[in-house]
Amino acid sequence: MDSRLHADEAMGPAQVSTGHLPADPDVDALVLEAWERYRGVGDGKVADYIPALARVSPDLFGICLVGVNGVVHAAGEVDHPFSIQSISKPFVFALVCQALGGGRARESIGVNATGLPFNSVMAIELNAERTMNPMVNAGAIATTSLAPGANAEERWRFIREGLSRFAGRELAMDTAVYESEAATNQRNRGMARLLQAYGRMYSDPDEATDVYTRQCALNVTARDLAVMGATLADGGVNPVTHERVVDPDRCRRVLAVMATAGLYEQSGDWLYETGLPGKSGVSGGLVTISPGKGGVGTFSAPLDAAGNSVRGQLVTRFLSERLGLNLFASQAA
Ligand SMILES: NC(=O)CC[C@H](N)C(=O)O
Repeated sequence: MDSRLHADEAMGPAQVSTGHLPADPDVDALVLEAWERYRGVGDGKVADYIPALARVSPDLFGICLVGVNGVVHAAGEVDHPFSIQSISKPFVFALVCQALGGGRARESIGVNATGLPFNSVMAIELNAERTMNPMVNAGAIATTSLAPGANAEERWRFIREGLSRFAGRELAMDTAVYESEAATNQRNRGMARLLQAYGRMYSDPDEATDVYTRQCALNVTARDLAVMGATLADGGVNPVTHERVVDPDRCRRVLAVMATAGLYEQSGDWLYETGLPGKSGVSGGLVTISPGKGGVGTFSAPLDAAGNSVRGQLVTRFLSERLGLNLFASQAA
């Protein structure tokens, strides 16, 4: 983790907010201040284990905040497309919970943190329940295997259309990223087979891994992530299209698993710093949800050792602090 995340850096007055976000011009100015403050940070490394990801510029940096009122605040490259990667996980989990019921999803996948890296095989071997959480690869591939549909194409359509409803626009797959990951995802395929051996895979493991690889290659922007996050913040209604995507109860459950494991083995540090559920992806995206208030989407490709965007974490912590978003802050303070 970047040491700055632990530093006692002066960020201006921390606030405790009791209602909605402050007035719009203030938030616009704050988002711009956040972008300027962290654009020069050069720490972190662009992911290269999926070869196509290594080609992304480390300089691209976008921040977008969307309130549950649908108002957009943006700074930097918020319309630059990148593959969603692991940020698909909470949204697919939400869709699967909606389709199957949260109880069945919890029994079939689990909701405890593994405390181990996102692609850990040991997390499967060490735990009697095998999959523990939909925010890491094993649980996420199992989640994808539960998507309704008679075959892989139907399951893929369910996921692509569902994620598109969260974003409020039709999302398309980046074929180069898909092909690059499909050619190098032996580890994920191995984990899916291992889960099958333990009875924790719910459709053909190779097909489920392929649909999961496609879902990870869907292109989004920081703006899309903010809208998707705001939909979870808004109890499942997309605040831009006003379409209900999932029920409020699903949102609560999804936000709980994001809080336990959204930033993998560093989820405790993240929650300690921001007090908010978030989800990162190896392409450099990060989505954070302030329930009842809005969603923050950031994009900056350089990652820390756990695979979380360095600038994304810094800037989101700053916004959480300055907007008084921490869920654990006493409203009476
Ligand atoms: N952390 C991530 O974003 C990982 C997603 C990537 N598609 C993988 O399965 O390895």
